[in-house]
Amino acid sequence: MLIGIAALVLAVGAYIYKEGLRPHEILTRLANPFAFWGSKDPQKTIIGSSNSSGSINLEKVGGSENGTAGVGGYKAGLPSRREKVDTVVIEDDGEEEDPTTPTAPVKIELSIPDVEEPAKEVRRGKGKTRKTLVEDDDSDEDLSVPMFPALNSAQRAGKPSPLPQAPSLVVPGIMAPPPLPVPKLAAGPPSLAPPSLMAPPPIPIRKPMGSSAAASARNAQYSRPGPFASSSLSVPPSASSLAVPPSASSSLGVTGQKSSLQLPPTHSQPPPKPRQKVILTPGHSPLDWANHQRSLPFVPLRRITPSELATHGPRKNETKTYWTVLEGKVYDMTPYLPYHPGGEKELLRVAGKDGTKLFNLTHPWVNWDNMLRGCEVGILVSENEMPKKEVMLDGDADGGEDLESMD
Ligand code: HEM
Repeated sequence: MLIGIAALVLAVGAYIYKEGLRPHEILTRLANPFAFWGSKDPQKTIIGSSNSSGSINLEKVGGSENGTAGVGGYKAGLPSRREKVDTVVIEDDGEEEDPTTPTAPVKIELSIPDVEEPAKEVRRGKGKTRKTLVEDDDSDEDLSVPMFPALNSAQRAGKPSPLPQAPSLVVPGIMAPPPLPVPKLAAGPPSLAPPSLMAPPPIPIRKPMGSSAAASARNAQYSRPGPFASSSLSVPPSASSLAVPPSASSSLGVTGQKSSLQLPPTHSQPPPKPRQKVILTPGHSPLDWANHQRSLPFVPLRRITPSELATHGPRKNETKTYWTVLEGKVYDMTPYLPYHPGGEKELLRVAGKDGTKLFNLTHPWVNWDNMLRGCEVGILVSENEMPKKEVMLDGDADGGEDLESMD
C-alpha cells in the first residue's frame, strides 16, 4: 500500500516536474481533468504552433477535427495562455465542405500576450521547451499553450536567449571566424598618426604654371610669391613693408605736423626764422629779373682771391658793387638787389664772402645758377694760387687775371 502511494506520488511529482506546473495550476488541473489530460473541446484544436521562440501559434477554431481546412477560423498569437487569447470565431454554417474545394477564406487574428502573465511564468518555467507543433488532436500530449518566458520577462533578461539577439553565424562544431583586423593608427593617414611615431610627409610644392625649368627659376627669383609661385605658404607682405618711409613721409608733408615748405629733417641745425618776403617795387618781379638778366653786359671771368672778394662787402666798399660766392663761383649780385623777394638787407648779409651755406639754409630749392647766370664775374681761388709776377707784368689794376688768358 505504501509502496503504491509512494509510486503514485513519485509519478505525480515527475509529471509536475516535467510540466513545470505551479501549485495553482496543479489544483486547476486536478479540478478539471480535461484540462489536465488535454483539451477535449472538439471546437478547439491546435493545428499548428511555432517553436519555443515565441512566434505565432495557429489554433483552429471549428471545422473538422482531422485538421483539414473547413469553414472556420484561426487564431494566431504569441505563446501565451489560452485564456488570454482573444479568439475570433467564424461560425460554422453547418454545411460540410467538399475536401476538394479550395481552401475557404479564414481570418487570422494576432493576439498579444498579457503583460502580467509572463511574470508568473518566470517562476514556473525552467527554460524547458516543449514541442508545440501538433498535427491533430489525437495526440496524448497537453495541447495547452506553453508558457514560454515572455519577451520582456526577467528570465529572458537574465539568460541569453536566441530570440532578441541577432542571428549568429557561428555554427556549433565549426570554428568561429577570426576577428576582423583592427587598423592601427600608425597605418592610417599621416594626419592621424601621433607625432611621436612618425613625422608627416612634406607638403608637396605646387609647380608654377610655366612649363620650363628656366621659367620656374625666373619666376622664383624675380616675382613675388603668388598663387602660382613656388611656395604658396609664404607670408604675405606685412603692413610695415608697405608703409611710407619716415623720411619720405616727412618730406612729402604727410605727417600733418610740418609744412611742406619747411626744411627736411636731414638738417641738424634748428630751422631759421620764418620767411619774410618783402614787397618788391614795381617792375622788380621774378619775370622782370629774367628779362633784365638778358640785357646785362658780358663780363670776362677771372680768378678772384678772398681778399679781393672782401673789398665788395657791405662795409668799406669803395666800388659800390656787391659780390658773393656760391659753390666757388663769384657773382656780382648788385643788379639783383631790387629783385630779391627777401629784401636787399638779407641779400647783403652774404656780400664780400661765401654765401653758399646761408643760401641753402634759407631756400635750397632756388636755382641760383640760372637766376645769376648773367651776374657771374669769376671763380674763387686762394691767395697762393694767384701768380704775382704775371699780375705785375700785365699791370692789371685790380690785380686779378683773366681766366681765358690763363687757359
Ligand atoms: C645770392 C643769391 C640769392 C638769390 C638769387 C635769392 C633768390 C631768392 C628767391 C628767388 C626768393 C623767392 C623764393 C620763393 O618765393 O620761394 C628768395 C626769397 C628769400 N630770400 Fe633769397 N636769394 C639769395 C640770397 C639770399 C640770402 C643770402 C638770404 C639771407 C640770408 C636770402 C633771404 C631770403 C628770404 C628771407 C626770402 C624770403 C622767403 C620767403 O619768405 O618767401 N636770400 N630769395
